[in-house]
Amino acid sequence: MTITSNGFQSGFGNEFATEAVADSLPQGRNSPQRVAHGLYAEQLSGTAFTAPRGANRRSWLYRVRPAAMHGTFERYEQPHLHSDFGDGPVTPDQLRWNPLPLPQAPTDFVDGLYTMAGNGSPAAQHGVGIHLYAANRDMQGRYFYDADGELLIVPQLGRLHIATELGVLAVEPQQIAVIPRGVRFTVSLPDGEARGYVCENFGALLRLPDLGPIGSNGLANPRDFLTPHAAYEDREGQFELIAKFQGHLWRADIGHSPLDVVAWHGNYAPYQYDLRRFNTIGSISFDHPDPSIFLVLHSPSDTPGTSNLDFVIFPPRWLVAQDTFRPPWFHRNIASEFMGLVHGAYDAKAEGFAPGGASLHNSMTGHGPDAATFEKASAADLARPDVIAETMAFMFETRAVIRPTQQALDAAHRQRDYQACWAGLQKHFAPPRG
Ligand SMILES: O=C(O)Cc1cc(O)ccc1O
Ligand SMILES: [Fe+2]
Repeated sequence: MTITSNGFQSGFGNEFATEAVADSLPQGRNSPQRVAHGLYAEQLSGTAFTAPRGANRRSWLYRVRPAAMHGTFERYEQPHLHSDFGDGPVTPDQLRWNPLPLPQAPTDFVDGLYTMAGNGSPAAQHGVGIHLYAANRDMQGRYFYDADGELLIVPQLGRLHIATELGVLAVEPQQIAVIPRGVRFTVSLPDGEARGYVCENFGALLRLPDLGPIGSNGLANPRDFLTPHAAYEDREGQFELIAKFQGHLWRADIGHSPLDVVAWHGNYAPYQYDLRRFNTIGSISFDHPDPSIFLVLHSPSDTPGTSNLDFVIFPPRWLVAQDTFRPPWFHRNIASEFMGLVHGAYDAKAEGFAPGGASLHNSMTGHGPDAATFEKASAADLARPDVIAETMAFMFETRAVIRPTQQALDAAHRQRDYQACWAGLQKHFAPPRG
């Protein structure tokens, strides 16, 4: 049984107000002596109480039972999901992986999470955990929350139905979902199987970037972010509550569904966004721009202009730049780059980077177009525009080095010959004689 959607409210970080039963929301106060219909009032804070108003996020939930009601937590062993990124040596090699194989045994979203890499820590409240998921079963009688970070979910295969305390999200590949830290949810798979990427953000909450000289519109427009209306289930039974807390999973018995929020108001809530709505901006003169022009959401760090996490996409677009090598250039960056491919092909890699695959280029590691892409783009007819169609790649870019996990390094699906994609680059240097 799943809760069905009550539709969406539009806008990014708005003060929303929604009730699934009429007259449930208190008027003029948050915590009346007795809440309507016998509900409990509960505040959920996503930022410090005293965070500046522009960054302050919290919601008030009116629910059948408070979140405090559950059994004692005990450790839950899910060996592939963790936040242990080590502090030993980390290879500066370019790394790439084939898609995470779909499971053979019945596996739900929580059990299907597989940690690829990360940096920082939940304890330090900065950095990210980067995971893939591959699942073939609905979460059954089981609810999950992540106290360590907000979850940016990027489906690559199959739809996700995500019933949360604050309402229902429904996403398909080329859409994303963001579940705030602490919000309880359960995932079912309308297509029977699903695979995708998850960035677990331990740092400041994701927000829309400033647009600077771009102006007041463009990139991801606020009205395209959708937050659900309240939807609840009043359900009793023997259920399980799974928590990710300080890098480990815990489980507790719970005798009712925690998705029992009948009404809520506030600005701390899950949302979804269709990446095909992104207003892509690029060069109409010369040169390939820095990828920051493709920024969808970012989590700032303590240093202005330097992100804890940038979520960047490479959507369909026209390439018209003149006297220009049009694909991404060869480069080394101070930032570290974990990439995934949701759909189609990526313009810097002619082959080998498959939908569902991943690559990691860490700080100052040289990378860029593979040999086949370089040859093709160097000979392209620039009198014609090129169209990059049917594609959706993305990047989780962080200021700190992204440390691959041992399981990712040892994985059978890692491409141990990835560096060969640059081996065919010819020496063309021919200085003038004389
Ligand atoms: O490495 C990559 O493919 C990502 C990337 C794309 C781009 O257009 C410019 C810089 C960059 O790091
Ligand atoms: Fe790059």
